[in-house]
Amino acid sequence: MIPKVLTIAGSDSGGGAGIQADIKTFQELDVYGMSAITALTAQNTLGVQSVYSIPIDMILEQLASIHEDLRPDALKTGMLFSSFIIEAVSDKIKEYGWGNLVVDPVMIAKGGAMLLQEDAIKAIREKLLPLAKVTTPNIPEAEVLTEMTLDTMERRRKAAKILQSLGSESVVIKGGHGEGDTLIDLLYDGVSFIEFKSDRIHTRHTHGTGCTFAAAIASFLAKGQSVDIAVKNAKQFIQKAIENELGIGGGHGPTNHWAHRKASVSL
Ligand SMILES: Nc1ncnc2c1ncn2[C@@H]1O[C@H](COP(=O)(O)OP(=O)(O)OP(=O)(O)O)[C@@H](O)[C@H]1O
Ligand SMILES: Cc1ncc(CO)c(N)n1
Repeated sequence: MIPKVLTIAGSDSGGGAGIQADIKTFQELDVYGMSAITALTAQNTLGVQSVYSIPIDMILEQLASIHEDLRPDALKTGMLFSSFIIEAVSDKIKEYGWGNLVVDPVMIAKGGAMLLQEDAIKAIREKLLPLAKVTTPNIPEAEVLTEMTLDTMERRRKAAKILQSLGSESVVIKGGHGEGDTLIDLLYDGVSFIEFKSDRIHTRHTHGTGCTFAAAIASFLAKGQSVDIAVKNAKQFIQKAIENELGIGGGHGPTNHWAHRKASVSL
């Protein structure tokens, strides 16, 4: 049977990030995509124009509808907006016994708009991370979660250990916001570190890279891959998607979700 994957995230009207990026990724990776929408954003490649949080009862009804009929083989969380939503969603993930959870702790959009209220950091640490199979912060998010400055690989390794000790089985600190021409995504599984390196692509079209990367990891986990292989394949998928940018919009444009079809490697 086809693996089923759920995204619990915000909608991006511009189609490059959030629910839209996740569903496109699921489709491209041959898994069945489902969604529970937590917030609506009026957004394009230039920025986020407004945010509207979905009433909590409606978020819970979406999760209940999925639970009653369609058990996910993996799921990911993206924009959860408030501590109230994080707590309610975490309780349901636990109650429903959903495994293979990828937590993308979305905080700020590329243009600087807040996608998470400041008092919600504690809820991510205490309620969501303990349920995660993989947590995928970018460098600024890992800095907020650990209250550390992460300007060296040594510090990032320390931060990954701290996040793992909060309960996430594995942690990937993504290197998109780092320096230099080689970009390193750092995976820690509680035992050892793996560095996934790639050439940094010099482009402004990186809107939704984090969402796409986490959605790809969830898709590969749903297919039964181990975390290290799922991260390796997700990294390859996002690299192709950035390399083959679409040139859409006047700001931070979206990535190309179907670029992997041109790749010689099969995922
Ligand atoms: N310029 C780039 N060239 C190559 N890979 C990149 C580039 N920028 C990001 N990536 C890759 O994309 C993935 C997401 O990384 P990033 O650190 O940008 O996440 P993010 O900030 O959460 O993204 P977003 O907020 O746009 O969704 C990682 O696997 C990272 O290595
Ligand atoms: C809805 C949404 N989720 C996540 C991000 C982060 O890329 C975004 N810009 N918008």
